[in-house]
Amino acid sequence: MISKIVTTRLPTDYGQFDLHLYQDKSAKEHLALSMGEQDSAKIPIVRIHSECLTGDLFTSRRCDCGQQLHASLKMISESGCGVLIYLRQEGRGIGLINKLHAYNLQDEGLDTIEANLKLGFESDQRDYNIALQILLDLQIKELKLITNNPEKLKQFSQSPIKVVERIALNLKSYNDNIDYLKTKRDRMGHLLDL
Ligand SMILES: Nc1nc2c(ncn2[C@@H]2O[C@H](COP(=O)(O)OP(=O)(O)OP(=O)(O)O)[C@@H](O)[C@H]2O)c(=O)[nH]1
Ligand SMILES: [Zn+2]
Repeated sequence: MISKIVTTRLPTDYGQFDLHLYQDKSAKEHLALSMGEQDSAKIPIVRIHSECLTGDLFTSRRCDCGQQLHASLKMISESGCGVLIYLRQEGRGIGLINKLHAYNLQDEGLDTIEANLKLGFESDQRDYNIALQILLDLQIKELKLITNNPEKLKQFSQSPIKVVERIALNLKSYNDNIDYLKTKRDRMGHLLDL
């Protein structure tokens, strides 16, 4: 279960959002930035973004998270109707400390999945149920989802919320993240054109 704690106005470089803060049952804080009337005829664009401190804040080139975050906010703002859900599931749910240990293992030659397994975790420990609950709380029943991740689409197929369209995110790759992106495509089934 999640609880909505507070909603406030948030002007940003991408326009004005309503910022909603939710807490899950372990008091972890998750956020939703929404724009536009959710009861209008327009189908909202939704991004479910998982926290990546290194990518979202420090422009890390080990991954594509920061680029995805900004591209998604831009798309939502251009459409005028949508939500970015920011799930505090750093490092695919293993937390920041473990993600940084995983980076060191990757520098020794392991890929992102092997590094997670070596540390005793699953390849992806995220729970998208929280995002589904937030969308229901925001009265969203139909949406266009920004993702390349088939697992996210699968979660919706078992929920009352309908994904009417997938919006692909194909961003610039770098020498530093090309192997990471190839692992996502080849081992995690991500729908990526590289
Ligand atoms: N454990 C681990 N987590 C990582 C690594 N690189 C990025 N992450 C985390 O992965 C999450 C982002 O997931 P991705 O698999 O990149 O993308 P996605 O959200 O599943 O899929 P898209 O919707 O297509 O972006 C964030 O929580 C990052 O912190 C890594 O090497 N190891
Ligand atoms: Zn990242």
